[in-house]
Amino acid sequence: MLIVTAAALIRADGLILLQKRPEGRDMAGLWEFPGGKLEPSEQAEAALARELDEELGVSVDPQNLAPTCFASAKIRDKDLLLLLYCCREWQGTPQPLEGQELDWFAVKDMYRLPMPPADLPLIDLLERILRD
Ligand SMILES: Nc1nc2c([nH]c(=O)n2[C@H]2C[C@H](O)[C@@H](COP(=O)(O)OP(=O)(O)OP(=O)(O)O)O2)c(=O)[nH]1
Repeated sequence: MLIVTAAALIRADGLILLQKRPEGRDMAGLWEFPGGKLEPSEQAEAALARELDEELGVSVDPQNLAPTCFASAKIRDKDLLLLLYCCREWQGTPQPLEGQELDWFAVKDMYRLPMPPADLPLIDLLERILRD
């Protein structure tokens, strides 16, 4: 089982940061939430804070990562569990440190974006959670 943590970084105006997977990688060109795989025995929030630092150069206090929703999918015969956290407080301005494209989106605009199949149910869940 592959466990992946990902973050919806939500700006003061409500827009959410996504990154485009670079060429040469699996699912290149698809927009995803920043994050990545858990290392063996790594704690989930610590892993996500590490990924956000590596990918975007932002520093996040794991206490500011709010567990929000999850999705389960099969990718290339592997079971994936994708854990999505919301985060409204971080230090630093997100930078594309891995050559990825970055942009901010309203949740309702994510329905039209090419995203990995595992993310599709998350958009609907996120929209409902942020509305309530
Ligand atoms: N970060 C992130 N990964 C996602 C999302 N949706 C989704 O299916 N994934 C998948 C893509 C990858 O198979 C896996 C995340 O792995 P990763 O980012 O640590 O690694 P990667 O495949 O980019 O690269 P590598 O380390 O395997 O070389 O989860 C998402 O919204 N965010």
